[in-house]
Amino acid sequence: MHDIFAPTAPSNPPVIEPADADPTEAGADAGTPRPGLDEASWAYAETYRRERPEAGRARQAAEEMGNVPISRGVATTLTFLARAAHARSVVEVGSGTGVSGLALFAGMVPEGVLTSIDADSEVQRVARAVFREAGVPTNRIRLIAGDALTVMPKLSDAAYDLVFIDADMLDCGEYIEQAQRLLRADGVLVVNNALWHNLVADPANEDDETIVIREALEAVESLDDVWVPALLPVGNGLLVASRRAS
Ligand SMILES: C[S@@+](CC[C@H](N)C(=O)[O-])C[C@H]1O[C@@H](n2cnc3c(N)ncnc32)[C@H](O)[C@@H]1O
Repeated sequence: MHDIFAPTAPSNPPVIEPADADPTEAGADAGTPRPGLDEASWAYAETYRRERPEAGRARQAAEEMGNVPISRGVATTLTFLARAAHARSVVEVGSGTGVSGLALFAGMVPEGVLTSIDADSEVQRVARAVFREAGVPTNRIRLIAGDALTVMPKLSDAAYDLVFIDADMLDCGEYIEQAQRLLRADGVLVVNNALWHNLVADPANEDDETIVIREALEAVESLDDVWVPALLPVGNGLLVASRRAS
């Protein structure tokens, strides 16, 4: 059956003026707001929701250990997505000190279980303490210390409602392939750092991470029968995608 929602190449793609274009220039509609947000709006959105004190302590520990946690805007978005997906089973790649884990627990159903993988058992020890301090029961926490590409293939097919990826971006293509297998129909993929310090959108940049992320974004966008994706300018860029039924 023809899928009327499947994206088709627009014959006349909309022309969007760059954010720094002068709206008073000839051709621009007088009185039409500029597309795009400025720094102040972006910062306002990032800090829109207050964080719990445990998250602040997890951030402090991350800083002391040289670990980079998700931004506040990403935390808010993760909680929202876990809530909207009624997430009961979640896989996280990159536990860190638990900032993202707290955000996921805040949105998951009360009995939901987080399986969180990190190659660094020291940061996971901090994450475990952070979750305990936040009152998360131990039977909701499954922390696995190890390399993600060794651990993920051992997890069950189509058993998870949400997969969050926040680890080595050079492997993000492989993580996304694993997520495709792990997610149930209508499950949600979330990839942090998807705009990688503004470098993904810079056509002149050809760093290894940038190229790998661009290829991963293109692969997800092109798999119409698998993903319904969106690229959100939150934090350092957040790729979100809903998994279609196979
Ligand atoms: C950006 S930090 C995660 C921060 C965490 N999500 C948070 O918000 O608190 C990335 C983490 O990925 C872990 N990592 C990097 N490469 C990995 C791999 N191949 N397998 C598992 N973990 C990995 C690092 O040890 C690090 O703790």
